[in-house]
Amino acid sequence: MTAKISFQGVGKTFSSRGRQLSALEDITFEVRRGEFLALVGPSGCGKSTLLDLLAGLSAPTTGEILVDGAPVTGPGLDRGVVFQQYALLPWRTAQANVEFGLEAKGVARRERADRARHFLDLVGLSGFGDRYPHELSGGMKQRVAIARSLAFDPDVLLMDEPFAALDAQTRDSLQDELLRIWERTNKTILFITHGIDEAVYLGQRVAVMTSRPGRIKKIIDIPLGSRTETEDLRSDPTFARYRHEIWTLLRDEVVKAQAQEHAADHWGTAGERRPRWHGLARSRPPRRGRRPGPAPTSDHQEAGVD
Ligand SMILES: Nc1ncnc2c1ncn2[C@@H]1O[C@H](COP(=O)(O)OP(=O)(O)OP(=O)(O)O)[C@@H](O)[C@H]1O
Repeated sequence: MTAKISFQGVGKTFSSRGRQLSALEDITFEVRRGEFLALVGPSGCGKSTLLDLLAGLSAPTTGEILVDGAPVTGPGLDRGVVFQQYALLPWRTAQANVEFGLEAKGVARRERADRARHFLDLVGLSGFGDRYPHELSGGMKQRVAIARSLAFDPDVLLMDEPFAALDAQTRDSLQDELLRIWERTNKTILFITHGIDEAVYLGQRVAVMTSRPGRIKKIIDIPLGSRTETEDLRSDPTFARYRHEIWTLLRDEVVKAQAQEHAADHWGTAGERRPRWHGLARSRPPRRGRRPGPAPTSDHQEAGVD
């Protein structure tokens, strides 16, 4: 497989409250054409920043990002983004939400409708096209958001914790759905997650980031074969071995991220945003699907990451 995406010495520095904050440093790695790459790292290490740069929503301070050998200079239809929050238009039905981007692209009405139906079908929502967002569950809304991104037919799908707000069962079924879509469409997918289990289950490779400034610590091959054809893969000892390897790589980084948080607390430099659940835990519960807990047990899929 050849490189679809190439990060070459990418760095990003923010100015915040008169201080310079280095969010990413010397990010150099490739995503292969048609690959599903999962990216994990401690909270605040720059995962979303990296995805924003690739989406063309902001520009790197140093280095460059290439897609198909051409530098990214802004957003493009070749890259579809799915965020944790579905961002559907509440006054439009599911079908009209999927059609929305196609309208802007100038696709004729009939083709728009056909394409929207096709992609709603692909994400398991046939028959729900006339529902408004408030009539849909969280999982269904996220399916609509995925259908909307797919309808553009981007080569690359960038996903920033798209299932983090969903309950465990819905998340599992959407993971399988996404894998089936990926197998069928051969898109290149970069998937950010806090869940080690999710990363191992979805990724052909898993990239592990360091604490801030984020760098790529290691990229691990996960040669587990087709997930959708293997029953109960998560119980497989090989699966557990990869999960443990990643957890071990992350453990030190999470400790460093916590130390950064405490330093920020102590010196009052909270302008550097805090690691999420640690910071929020004091004022409100962590977001659903995230929980602390560093023990490497069978249900520690989110341990060590955020
Ligand atoms: N626009 C901005 N201005 C200043 N600092 C920023 C900005 N965006 C991000 N940062 C800082 O850059 C660092 C990386 O943030 P980013 O959101 O990319 O991390 P993350 O790994 O995605 O975090 P999380 O896992 O909590 O979502 C953080 O310290 C954050 O506070």
